[in-house]
Amino acid sequence: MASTAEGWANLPKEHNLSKFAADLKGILESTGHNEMYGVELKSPEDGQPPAHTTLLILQKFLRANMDDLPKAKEQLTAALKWRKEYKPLEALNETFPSDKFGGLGYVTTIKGAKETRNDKDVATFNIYGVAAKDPKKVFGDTDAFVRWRVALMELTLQHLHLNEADKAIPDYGKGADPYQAIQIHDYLSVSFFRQPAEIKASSSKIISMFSQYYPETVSFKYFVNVPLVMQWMMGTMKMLMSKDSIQKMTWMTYGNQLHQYLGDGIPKEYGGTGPGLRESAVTVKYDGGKPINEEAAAKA
Ligand code: HEM
Repeated sequence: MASTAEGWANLPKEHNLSKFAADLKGILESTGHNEMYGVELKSPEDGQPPAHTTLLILQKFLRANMDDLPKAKEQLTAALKWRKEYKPLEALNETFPSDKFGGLGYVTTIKGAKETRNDKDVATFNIYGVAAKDPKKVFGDTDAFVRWRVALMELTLQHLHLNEADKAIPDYGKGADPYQAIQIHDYLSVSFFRQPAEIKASSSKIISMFSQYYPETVSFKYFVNVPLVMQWMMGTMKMLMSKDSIQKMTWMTYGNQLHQYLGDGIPKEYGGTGPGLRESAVTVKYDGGKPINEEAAAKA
């Protein structure tokens, strides 16, 4: 299915995306919430074509459910209810403690990613290796970690400019859906043989929440600095993930292998020639305290 404004201009009425848009009114009324990733969902006026920005969001829910309309509607309803209650956008204005989450995540833009075939991509780096020394501190309070992770995700989505999708097809863009981000997990300095309980709890919570509430928002996922002795974890993680998601995952033993996938503009520690994340990327708001592992954060 084309995801361009042009491609959607003549969307047939019997297409599932048109039907989804036509049913949106009821969904918005029943949930009492009409915002998704900062985009105002609008049900089409009589006879008018649905807004491109709305279709873009609906398409994500349809795709995640393999074009099964009733399931897509159910998922959208649940996601809207969650947003109404959890208020994820507000997390962007909250201040997070540096000594717990400082240096743990960044959002940036990269050029030349091989797999997306886009000119530009938004990329989120999760430097989870930073937390390996003291996983209890970072992951011990699952709710606090989830709030921080949601803030980073909302920041990522803001950088995709979903709201402006109707104005022009941006230069992010030849792939099937340019409105997705790349995700990188950096596990530098991780060396344990068993997965601590708090990491397990937080990671499975995020995996399940994000597949429910943020469908089709991430394109490719890269796991770097995964020591050989830790690669067994991929097996346990795969059990929590969809087949489609697994197909878009790549993992590697060394950080400097990443430039083979994401181009030379990425930081040196990933094999590129670009500036470090601390200088070039953005992140959520912190209280200015000492980061959890200053040494590791400084390398980023
Ligand atoms: C210190 C060790 C680790 C920590 C703290 C950690 C943390 C996390 C967290 C919090 C998530 C939730 C998803 C997210 O935040 O985006 C996650 C997901 C995941 N992790 Fe790890 N992890 C660790 C080690 C590993 C290792 C060694 C592997 C194996 C390569 C691995 C593979 C994965 C996979 C495949 C996912 C699912 C990603 C997704 O669906 O988005 N993790 N991890």
